Amino acid sequence: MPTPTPHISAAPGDFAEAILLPGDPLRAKHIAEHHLDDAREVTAVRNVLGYTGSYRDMPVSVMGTGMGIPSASIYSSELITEYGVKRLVRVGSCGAVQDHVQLRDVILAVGACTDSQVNRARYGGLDFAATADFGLLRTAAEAAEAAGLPYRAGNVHSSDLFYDPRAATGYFDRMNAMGVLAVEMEAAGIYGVAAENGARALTVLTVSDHIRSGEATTSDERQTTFDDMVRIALDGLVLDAERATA
Ligand SMILES: O=P(O)(O)O[C@H]1O[C@H](CO)[C@@H](O)[C@H]1O
Ligand SMILES: O=c1cc[nH]c(=O)[nH]1
Repeated sequence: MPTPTPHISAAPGDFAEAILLPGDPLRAKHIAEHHLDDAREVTAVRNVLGYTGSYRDMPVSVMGTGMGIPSASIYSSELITEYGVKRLVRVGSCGAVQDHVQLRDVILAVGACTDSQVNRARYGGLDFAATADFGLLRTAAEAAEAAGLPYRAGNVHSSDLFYDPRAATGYFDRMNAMGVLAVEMEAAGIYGVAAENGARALTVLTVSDHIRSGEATTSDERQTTFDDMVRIALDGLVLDAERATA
């Protein structure tokens, strides 16, 4: 497929090999403006904004994925196969499904369960274990510890439905019983796309609301806590790059 693609208007070379992927394109803009140096817009097809700049001298991009596995899969596939992106870190929001997980907690998604069929489609109808790249996971954890930012690490669930009628029949109770920390809508798809194309991926999440208690953060609170998640993601990518060249 030539570049630009049907969904990305950037020229070849416009993206760095490392990228942050929030669902919300305006979060991509916020990250570009507040966390990156010399960020420039490289794509805006459908208002799904993408930027490239640098962080601590490491070239890095940031782009929205939209909501849900189908949308995130289109962008992550094209970024890897057509723009040479090799390291993808989703930075998203999620709903907690464990009582001990609290609003504003940061979660490193070691693995991502899902009700989506996309990874079975890739894996001959069998159950593919959608997992984070261990190197990215480890350096994100180390970056959080170095910055004194607490985090949790474990399974999340990537759901096809946000408004889910299965809530009434134990959908979230089952996640709770199986130790799943939180629910979101993209990680399992991005992990599958990365595996399929030989790239490396991680998902870092901030708890924006609590499925069991009904609590939710305010938009101001989300902004502050999301900045902690972004710092963990960016510092982890820098540490990972340093390891690769050591
Ligand atoms: O905050 P983002 O990254 O969009 O992530 C979460 O928020 C959206 C639902 O409100 C879904 O995309 C879900 O995964
Ligand atoms: O997908 C999501 C994201 C945040 N909160 C939820 O309940 N679900």
